[in-house]
Order: sequence, then C-alpha cells, then structure tokens
Amino acid sequence: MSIDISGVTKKYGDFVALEDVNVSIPTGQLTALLGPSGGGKSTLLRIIAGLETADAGTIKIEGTDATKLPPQKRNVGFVFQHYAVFKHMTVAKNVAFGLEIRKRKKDEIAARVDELLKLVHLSQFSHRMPSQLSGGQRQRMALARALAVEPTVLLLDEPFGALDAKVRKELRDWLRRLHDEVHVTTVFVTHDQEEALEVADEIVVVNEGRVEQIGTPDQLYDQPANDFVMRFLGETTLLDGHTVRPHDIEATTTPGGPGTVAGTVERVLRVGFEVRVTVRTESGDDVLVTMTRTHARSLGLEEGAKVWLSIAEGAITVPAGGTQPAPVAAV
Ligand SMILES: Nc1ncnc2c1ncn2[C@@H]1O[C@H](COP(=O)(O)OP(=O)(O)OP(=O)(O)O)[C@@H](O)[C@H]1O
Repeated sequence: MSIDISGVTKKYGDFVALEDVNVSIPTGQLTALLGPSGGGKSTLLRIIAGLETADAGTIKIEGTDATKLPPQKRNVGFVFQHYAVFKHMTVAKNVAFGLEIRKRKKDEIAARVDELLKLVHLSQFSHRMPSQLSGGQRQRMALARALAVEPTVLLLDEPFGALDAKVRKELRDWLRRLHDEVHVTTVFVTHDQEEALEVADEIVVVNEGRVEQIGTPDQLYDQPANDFVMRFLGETTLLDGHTVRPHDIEATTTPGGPGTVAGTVERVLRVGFEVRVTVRTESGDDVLVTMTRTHARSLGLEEGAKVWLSIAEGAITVPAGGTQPAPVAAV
C-alpha cells in the first residue's frame, strides 16, 4: 500500500470535519476522493500532504509513518485549483524550480525539464511566460512542475475545477493517459461524479467527514453501499420505498400484476435520444422513468395515460434513506 490512512479525525473547534477515516490507497493507482462540497475531501488531502495535522490517527506513505513529518519531507507533489505559478519565470524555469532548489546539476535539470515538457505537450511553449498560456496549459505546466522532483505521491485538489467544461474534459482524458505513462500514485479531489467515474481506478466517497464507500467505478455504480452513494453516482428516483435508477423502471399500459404501482403520466419530455416520463402514482408520488424514443413510441405514452410501473429484473435498488446494502430486487 502506498498511502495508509488510519483512524484519522480532524475537528475545527466543535465541528467534526473528518471522523475516524480509514483508507488504503494502493501504489501506482489513480484514486479519486469524491463527495459533495464541504464533505471533507480537501481536508483529507491536506492531511496526506502534511499541510494540516490530524487530531487523531496516522498517515503512512510507502510504509513510513508520515504523521508528524513536515510537507517537504513527505515527497509529495501537489497541484491546486488555483495554482500559484511564478509569474516572472518562463514555463521551463517554473518546471525547473524544484530541481534548482535541490541543487541538481545544470545538465541534469535541462534534460529532466525537456522530458517533462514533452510529457505534458508543452515543449514548444518552454520560453513563454505563464500569462501567455491558456488555463489548461497552465494546469499542465503545474503538473509538470509537481512531477519534476519525482514525488512518491501526487496530490491534486480539483486541478481542473476553474476551467470550462470542454477544457476540463480534455484534461481529464489527458490525465488518465499521463497516469498510464508515469504510474505515480495519484490522489485527486473532485465533486464531479462523471470525472471520478471516467478517470479513477478507485473512488473513495467522502461525505460529512466519513467514508461512505471505497471501490472501483463499476463496484460503486453496480453495488452502491447505501442510498447516498447510489444517489451521488447518477440519477435516481423513488418507487415503492426503493431508490432506483429511472432507466431501471419498466412501464406497461396494461394493468400489471401484484407488485406493480399504478399511476398517470404527468409529463413527457424528449431530451436527445431519451424520453423522460414523470408518472404520478395513486399515492401522489412523482416517479421518473426514462426510456428510448422507440420504446416510448411503441407504448404510445402521452400525458394523462394510465401506466403500471415495476422495477426491472436485476436492477440495483437501495431502501430509500437507508444505509444497508440492498439485495438485488427480485421482481
Ligand atoms: N480552517 C478551517 N477552519 C474551520 N473549518 C474548516 C476549515 N477548513 C475546512 N473547514 C470545514 O471543514 C469542512 C470540510 O471542508 P473541506 O474543504 O475538506 O471540504 P471539501 O469536501 O473539500 O469541499 P469542497 O469541495 O467545497 O472543497 C467544511 O465544512 C469546511 O467549512
């Protein structure tokens, strides 16, 4: 294990930001800390970096107890959302900085900077000033700078958070490819579930200072530990006391058997390839059902139509508001 977080608790006055957090992050993986704003992700990352101290618990990095080590002794590299670049230095100088203060030889530094700028596709910009780069290019420079000193662990706090959606998406793909090349153990914070699902090998879901679940993107999506994880990782709706994904609800226009829920179509919305149907049940709850356009057409669904809803066989469900893993719904 590369990073072992054991029993970490952090309080700010009376406020508990992290409570008894236990996470093991394997060497060489790309791990996302995912959760809603204020859940404690950045606090955990800052504790790993040594920028914040835990009130209880230990942090081990590559087997060494780092709990009391200052940040510069932990051999971690970090990149933040608004990275403090040296505005008066060229791109190449910014990347070289960490190596220069470590008094590495000139030719060694030049070779390493060359290699890193190639890696982040900025070779042609080495003589530019940071102000002459786009936001995405600046973040790539920041990553090259963090990687320069060959950290054991790379920590990224919403590194693409300030960029527009298109650049974010490009950088996200790029980070995945970069990681496949260099394999440095990387932990990144995000509140964007799509970003985590697309990029990470493993996701740690952090909410209200606690770890809700740890797993691969598939494990989290297919076997959510609880209602919170299920809702956080994709669209859900409620049917008959269960949290379920809207595409996992089947609708029929002929009366269904026992276990089906009768309702009336309130609204039909066509969005791209899918149709989003809101059904009001007899008990007055609104249930969202999504289906393909072809399927909706074949059912002839329109506002005011009577429908019967059931949960598709094999669908993942979680008791609404509950915290226990649910068995796969047997319908
Ligand atoms: N220095 C501090 N003093 C007091 N409270 C703090 C301090 N730093 C963080 N907090 C509180 O701890 C909680 C967790 O903060 P943290 O920044 O770790 O959340 P986060 O999950 O990273 O959220 P975001 O995605 O918004 O950055 C928040 O409620 C925050 O207000």
